[in-house]
Amino acid sequence: MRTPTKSSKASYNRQSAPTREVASPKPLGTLPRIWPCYAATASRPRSPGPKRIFYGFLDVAFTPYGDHWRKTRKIFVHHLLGPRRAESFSSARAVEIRHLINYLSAASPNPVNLDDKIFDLADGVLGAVAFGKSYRGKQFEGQVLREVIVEAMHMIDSFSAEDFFPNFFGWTIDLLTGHKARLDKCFHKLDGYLEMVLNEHLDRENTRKGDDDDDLVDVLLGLSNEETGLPLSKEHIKAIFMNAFLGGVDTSAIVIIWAMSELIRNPQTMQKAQAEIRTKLGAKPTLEPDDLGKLTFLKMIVKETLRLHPPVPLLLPRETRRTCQIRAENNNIYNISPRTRVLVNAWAIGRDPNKWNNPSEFSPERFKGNEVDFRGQHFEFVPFGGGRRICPGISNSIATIELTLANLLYWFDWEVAEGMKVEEIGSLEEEGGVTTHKRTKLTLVPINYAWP
Ligand code: HEM
Repeated sequence: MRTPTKSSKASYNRQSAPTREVASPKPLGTLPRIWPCYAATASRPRSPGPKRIFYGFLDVAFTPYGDHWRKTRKIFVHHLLGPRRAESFSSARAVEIRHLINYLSAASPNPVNLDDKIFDLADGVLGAVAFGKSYRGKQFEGQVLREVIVEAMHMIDSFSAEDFFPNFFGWTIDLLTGHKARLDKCFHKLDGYLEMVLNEHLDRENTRKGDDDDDLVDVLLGLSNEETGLPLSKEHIKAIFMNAFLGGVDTSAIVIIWAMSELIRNPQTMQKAQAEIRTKLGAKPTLEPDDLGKLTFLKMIVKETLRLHPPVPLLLPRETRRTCQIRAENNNIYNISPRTRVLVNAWAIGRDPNKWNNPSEFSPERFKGNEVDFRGQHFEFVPFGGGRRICPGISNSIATIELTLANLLYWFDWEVAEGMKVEEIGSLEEEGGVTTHKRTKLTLVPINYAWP
């Protein structure tokens, strides 16, 4: 097995590209496959309609328009992901995992839809810390949380004529194609939820106990424009909620679901993971975060899942500030013009046959004795991105993913429901846009584990 090393990282490094004649840039469409990056020149103007809230998610917080993203990143890192919140996240995680385990234990040995339950768990953890209340996916009447998130991600990523023709012409096309109606529906659903969270906080503003009681919403409401350097309107605040909600719930849930899908397809790997957890931890009433340090194989499973199924496959879009160069697979170097939108294909990077042996195979053992990890230092494995915009939620999400998986494998054995096939349940078909979900539902049977 080939082990990616630091030297392989150098081959992605622009600085280390061999000095050679620079190929003249070709128009997009006639380019050979530029790997691992590809560039698109289309730049989306902001549209005024309901899509604004989605642009709130993308533009206000993430993309380098002005320097808003830097400021909102700071708010995020300081007020939601800083050390002050670590304790709150840890106790919210414990509560939500206990709730899930109790539910599964009562449901055993009947089939359960694990997808929805995992989304509810991730929502419960984030909601408790950021929004002051754990809704566990019940905030959208008549629709499950997972469906709302998948639809929102689809809308963010879908083609809208109004984006390119921000006038009556674009608006009419979107009306005729049905895109506008779909967008409006999705927008009102999410906006209604964010508005409700905001209003609940405004209502209890006078009864709040003080700083220790504050969640992210309280903090944002209390920040003045001078402190943030941002004109923090209600809309901005909702856009930041949206970041927390979509960035924090969807991604962690996706990884847990893909990991369980891969394990159900690879029963020997699942048994090996269960044996590790049960042998190393022995019989105990609850699993503690400190226990995770002992679970080396579980950590390899999480890495392998992130390699094959990075939840944000194209990371977040970047825009070039000046002309820069990208080296393609064939060693040609291409000039990329300033103000070009560049997408980094983390999905393809994780499956590059030049860096990974049998790249499509789920083989957690490949990480044994291998220093490659996802914290932005190894460019052959970038599920959380890298550089200045690397995901600030890495430690938080890894803690949720590892502890949830450890519990699922410790307390239960897992089977496919009668009449169903492993290939259907564990199907690796993907769907989605900014984030990639598993297309088929993961319906499994939990069997309470009886200690000998
Ligand atoms: C497995 C879970 C997660 C994955 C795979 C993931 C992945 C990513 C990726 C790929 C980016 C873009 C980085 C880039 O383009 O270089 C990103 C950005 C971001 N993520 Fe995560 N993320 C996860 C969990 C979380 C959580 C739990 C939170 C917060 C609660 C979070 C908050 C953010 C924020 C605020 C940004 C924007 C950073 C910026 O633009 O400066 N993420 N994430």
